[in-house]
Amino acid sequence: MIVGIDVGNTAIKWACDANPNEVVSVRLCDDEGITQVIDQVAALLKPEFDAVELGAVELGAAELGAAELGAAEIRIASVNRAAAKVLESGLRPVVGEKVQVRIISRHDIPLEVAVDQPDRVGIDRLVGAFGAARGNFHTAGSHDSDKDCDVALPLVVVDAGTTVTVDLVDADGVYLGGAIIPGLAMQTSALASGTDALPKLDWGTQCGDTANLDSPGKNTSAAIRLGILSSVVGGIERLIRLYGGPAHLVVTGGDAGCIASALSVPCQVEPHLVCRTLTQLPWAGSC
Ligand SMILES: Nc1ncnc2c1ncn2[C@@H]1O[C@H](COP(=O)(O)OP(=O)(O)O)[C@@H](O)[C@H]1O
Ligand SMILES: CC(C)(COP(=O)(O)O)[C@@H](O)C(=O)NCCC(=O)O
Ligand SMILES: [K+]
Repeated sequence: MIVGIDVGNTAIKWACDANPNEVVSVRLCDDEGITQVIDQVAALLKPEFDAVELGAVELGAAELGAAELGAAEIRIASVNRAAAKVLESGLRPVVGEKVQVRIISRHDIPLEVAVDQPDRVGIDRLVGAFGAARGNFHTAGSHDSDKDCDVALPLVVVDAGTTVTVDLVDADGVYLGGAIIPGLAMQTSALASGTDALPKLDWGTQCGDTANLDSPGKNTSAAIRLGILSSVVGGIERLIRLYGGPAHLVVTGGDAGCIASALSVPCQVEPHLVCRTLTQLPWAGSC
């Protein structure tokens, strides 16, 4: 069994190869979130594993094939060093020596990276680009669901979370780099902390209805929502043009639904692509 863990700056997301579409997302408010993930993953890998309730997700030994538990591997892709350190040191003693715990680096991803400093690129960006380009996650309910989701190249991968990264994979499947935009929550926090009168928005509720981006905000919250969504979505659409109008757009990250509903271009929404790709990496060796 392979467990993929994506450690971001807002949340830890994890999935296992037996159920790559079932993702658990735990906010990184403090070490409590990390402890929660350690307990969940340890429960999954315990030899006497029967079934474990993970929030809304229940994984049963029958589904996971308890026999596979022996040769288990935990793959951690992190852009948050402090959280990854606590997670790794907490996992190792509880999962036993039979389970491999690996910190994934770009050398584990069979993806050509054509940027100035390949070792400096966030591993989430590289894993997401690799997963999107492989296109082996055709999740039903993509934003443009009637569009065949065979992945054409070049493609743009948008990962909307703490930040919103907008990256390009060229026609030959080479990662060319991209852009980094402050995420929805980060922009809201900046407005609230930098002013006396502006409230923080709860993006969980703000994106319920389709994003109305074509009329001026009639109140402060509407003006903030319009401004921030326009800055992110407008930036993404400008970057897509700048990148030469690629053949395909994949949107992932915790805010993918919100961003995808506001985009005026068709896209494939792939929730939590990074942790799911980690479970599917052809192999986790150095290349
Ligand atoms: N359970 C959750 N935990 C954290 N963020 C969530 C959750 N559910 C939805 N979100 C939304 O997803 C965003 C975080 O996205 P995510 O891709 O996890 O970020 P990162 O990879 O930067 O940590 C949050 O800003 C929030 O709007
Ligand atoms: C850009 C990021 C902060 C995105 O992280 P996230 O929003 O997923 O928490 C992360 O990919 C990162 O730390 N990158 C290192 C710098 C770079 O990618 O160039
Ligand atoms: K991310």
